[in-house]
Amino acid sequence: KIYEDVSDLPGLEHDFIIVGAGAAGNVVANRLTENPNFSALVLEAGVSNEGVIDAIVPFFYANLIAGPNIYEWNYTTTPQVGLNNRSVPYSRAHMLGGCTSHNGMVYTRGSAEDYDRWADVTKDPGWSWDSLLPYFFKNEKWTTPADNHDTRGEFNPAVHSTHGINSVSLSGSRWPVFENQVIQTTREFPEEFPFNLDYNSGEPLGVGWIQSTIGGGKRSSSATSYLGPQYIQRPNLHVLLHAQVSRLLGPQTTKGVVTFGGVEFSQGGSLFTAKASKEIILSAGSVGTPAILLNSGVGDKNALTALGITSVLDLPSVGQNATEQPLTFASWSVNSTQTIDPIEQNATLFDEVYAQWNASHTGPFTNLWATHIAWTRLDASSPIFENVTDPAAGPKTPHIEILVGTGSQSGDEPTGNFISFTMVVLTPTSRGSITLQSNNPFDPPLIDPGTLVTDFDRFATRESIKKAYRFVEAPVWKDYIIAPTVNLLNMSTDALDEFIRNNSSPAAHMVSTAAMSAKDASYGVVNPDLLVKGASGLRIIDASIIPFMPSAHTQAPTYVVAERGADLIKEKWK
Ligand SMILES: Cc1cc2nc3c(=O)[nH]c(=O)nc-3n(C[C@H](O)[C@H](O)[C@H](O)COP(=O)(O)OP(=O)(O)OC[C@H]3O[C@@H](n4cnc5c(N)ncnc54)[C@H](O)[C@@H]3O)c2cc1C
Repeated sequence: KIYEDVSDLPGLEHDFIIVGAGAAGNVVANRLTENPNFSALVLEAGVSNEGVIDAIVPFFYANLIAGPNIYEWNYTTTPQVGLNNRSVPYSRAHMLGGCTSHNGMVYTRGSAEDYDRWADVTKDPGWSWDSLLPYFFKNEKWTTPADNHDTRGEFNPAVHSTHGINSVSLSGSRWPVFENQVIQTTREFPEEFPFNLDYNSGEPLGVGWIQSTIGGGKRSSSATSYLGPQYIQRPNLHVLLHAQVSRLLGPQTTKGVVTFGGVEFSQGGSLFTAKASKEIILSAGSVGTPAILLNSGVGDKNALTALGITSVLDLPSVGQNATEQPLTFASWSVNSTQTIDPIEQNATLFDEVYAQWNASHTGPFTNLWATHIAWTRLDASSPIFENVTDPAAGPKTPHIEILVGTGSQSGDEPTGNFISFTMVVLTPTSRGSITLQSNNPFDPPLIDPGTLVTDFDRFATRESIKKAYRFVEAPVWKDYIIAPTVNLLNMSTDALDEFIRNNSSPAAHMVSTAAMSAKDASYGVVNPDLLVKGASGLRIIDASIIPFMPSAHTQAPTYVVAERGADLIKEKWK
C-alpha cells in the first residue's frame, strides 16, 4: 500500500527498510515482498506520480524537467570548469518511481563488454553480460507498439523477453519520410553507419530503431510497473511518501564492523526512526545515496571531521568517482513537412493530437522525438589515443551515441521544419563528486558531475559533432536538408570548443558515487554482493554502485543491478 502520512503506517519496524522508490528501490521492494514472510517499508522523499499527466504521456516528458517544480529536487551543479564555469540544473526526480517517472524513456543496455568489465573489476562473474541477461529478461516486458505496426526487421526477438515487468516497445507512431532517410543512410554509408537490427543484443555498434520504456502508449516507470496494482496490494509491501531520510542512526562497532540501529527520516517537519530487523537498503540514487552515507559519518574521515560530522566508517570513495556523460545537440532545417514541428507550432493541431492520445493512447504523443540511435566509435587512429588509453570496455563498445529524430531542438521554433540530433559521449574520462556543504542533512549536497574536464571528453564531443554532420552527408539527405541551424562544421577547433562549453550539459546519467569493487580492493564502497564494506546489515542497490559507466543510458543498467541485488538478498535470508 502507498501511504502519505506516517501515522497511517502499520509500524516502523520491518524486515527491510528501503530508502528511495526509484528505478532500483521499487524493484527491490517488489522482489523481496514476493516472499510473504518478508515485510518491506520503502521511504520516499517525493510525491505521488498518480495522475501526473507529464509523467504519463511520453511526448510530454520534457515538461517535468523544464524548470523548478514539485516533482524535482531542483538541484544545481557546482560551477563546471568544462562548461565555462556555468552552474547548470541537475535533474533528479522527487516522486514515486524516481527518475523513471520523468526520464527520456530511452531503453539501452550497453555492450556485453561493459558488463564483462564489471565482472572483471569485481572478480564476480555474476556481473558478466551472460550472467545478467536473465535479469534483463526479468525486468523487460517486450510490448507491441501503440500503432500495432509490423515490427519485423526492427528488432531481434531472441534478445528480448515478454515475461518481465517493465514495458519496452518500439515507437508507436511513425515518421516514414524521415525514417527512410535514416535507413537509407545505413545503406549509403554501410562502413561508418551500418544497420543494427537490435542495439540491445550486447553488440550495439551501428544504427538501430529506438526502444523505449513505453507500453500501451504510456510511460512505463518503476512505479507503474513494479508497484502496479497486482503488487501494491500485498499486505507486506508498504511505501511511505513525503519521507526524506536524513541519516542512519545508532552506529555500533563490533570487531571493526559497523551496524546501524535505524534510519532517521523527516515528514511534515517532525523526525521519525524506522528500524530494519534484517537489512537497510539504500536506493536513493547516485546523488541521494552518497549524501545519506556522508551525513551518517560514512565517508572520508578527514572531510567529515572538517564539517563537524563524527566519522563512523572511513570510506574515502563515498561520493567520489562520479561519472557522467556530456551531451550536445545539432539541428538542421529541412525540406519536409513530415516532422513533429507543425504539431508544436499549431495549437489546433496540438489539441487534435492530444485528443487522439486521450481517446486511444495512440498517435505522435506515444513517442519521444527520436526514431533511431546511431552508436559509433572514435577512429582507432585518433590522435587522442597517443596519450589516452581507450576508456571503452572493448572494441565492440561505442564511444559516441547519436540520437536522431524530427523536430527543432528547442521545440519552440515558431515556423519551419527541423531534424535534431543529440550526441552523447558514452565513455567519459572526467570524474566529479558528491560532497556535503554543511553538517545539516537537509541542505542539498554539492553536485559536481565533472562535465568536460578532460581532453578526451572534449575531443570526443568535437568528434561526436563531426560524426553527426557526417551522417547527414549521405547522398540521401541532399535535397532534404536546407541548412544547419548553427553551422558547427565551419568552426575552428577553438570556436567549436567555446560552443561546446556554452551549450553542452550533463546527461543526468550519473553513476559510481558508491562504486562496487572486489572484496579485497583498497577502494570502493560496496562489495560485489552490494553490502557496504566494513558494515553489516547495510546494502546499496542503485546506480551509485555501478563500477564503470556502461555505454548506455542508465535505467536498464540500474534495473538489472536491482534485479540481481534483490536475488542476492533473498539468497542470504532464505
Ligand atoms: C532528466 C533525466 C532523463 C533521463 N533519461 C533517461 C533515459 O532516457 N533512459 C535511461 O535509461 N535513463 C535515463 N535517465 C537516467 C535514469 O533514469 C537513472 O539512471 C535511474 O533512474 C537511476 O535509478 P536509481 O534507482 O539509482 O535512482 P532514482 O531513479 O533517481 O531514484 C532515487 C529515489 O530516491 C529518492 N530519494 C533520494 N534521496 C532520498 C532521501 N534522502 N530520502 C528518501 N528518498 C530519497 C528520490 O526521490 C528518488 O525517488 C534519465 C535521468 C534523468 C534525471
